[in-house]
Amino acid sequence: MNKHGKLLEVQDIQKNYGKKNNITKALKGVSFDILPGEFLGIMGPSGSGKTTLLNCIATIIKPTSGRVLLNGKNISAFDSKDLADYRGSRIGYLFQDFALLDNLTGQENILLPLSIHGVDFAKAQTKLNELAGFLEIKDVLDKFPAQMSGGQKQRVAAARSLISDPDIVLADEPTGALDTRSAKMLMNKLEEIHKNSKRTILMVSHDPNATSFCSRILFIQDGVIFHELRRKHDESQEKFYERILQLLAQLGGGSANVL
Ligand SMILES: Nc1ncnc2c1ncn2[C@@H]1O[C@H](COP(=O)(O)OP(=O)(O)OP(=O)(O)O)[C@@H](O)[C@H]1O
Repeated sequence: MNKHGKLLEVQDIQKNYGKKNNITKALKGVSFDILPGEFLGIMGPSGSGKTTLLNCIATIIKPTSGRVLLNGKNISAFDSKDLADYRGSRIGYLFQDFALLDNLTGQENILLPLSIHGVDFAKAQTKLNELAGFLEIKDVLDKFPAQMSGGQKQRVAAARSLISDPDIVLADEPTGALDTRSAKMLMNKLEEIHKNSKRTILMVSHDPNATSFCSRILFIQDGVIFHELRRKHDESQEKFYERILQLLAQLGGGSANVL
């Protein structure tokens, strides 16, 4: 954490895709901070820039301009060693389509980030057992992804994103490919991880059901953040969900117009 107490600082990020005559301005100057232990949601309609933003933070793509700081350090200025550490241990990534390797078992998929970056395996095994118990995936650790349900796959992917004890988990529409029941279970687990382990999570989603589990939500449209909603202390997920729907109705005469 830096001296201002911020874990992540996104400063005036712009991202253009394409060239001269065919430029898409996906992000038009996005700025926000994340405090340690926050569960921040970013909501916006399809094409609003959510994945682009997450990918800039994950260093999957480079912003056209602007900076991202983690613990006060500019991630764009990292050398290759710092960058490998950042990608391998400081951030965990949870994708909509799970991104599990088909020919590896659940356990092998979860431990993969560690085998790439080198770790103490006794410690890793303890952590694996803890996560598998908590995420209710013990019985699929020896199965391959094709033998798992969607919900199980995503909870295996969640374990993989947490195994290296990252400073922040980045989640891109993690419930997008799940049925309602599995989506709710995953979100309950993420909320518990946030509350009990004080884990910082940044999740993008267009789904109010998913973002109602967050502690704060930023709303993005056409590459610009235009609104913020904070969950009140002790406000239930159900109440927060109602407030999100009310806001969406005020903003656009119904969620269909905004999201
Ligand atoms: N590689 C690319 N090349 C050109 N344009 C792109 C590229 N990736 C995204 N875009 C464009 O940038 C804009 C933002 O896309 P982005 O994927 O970030 O939106 P999103 O909010 O995540 O959408 P969705 O919810 O549909 O995933 C869109 O207009 C999209 O068409």
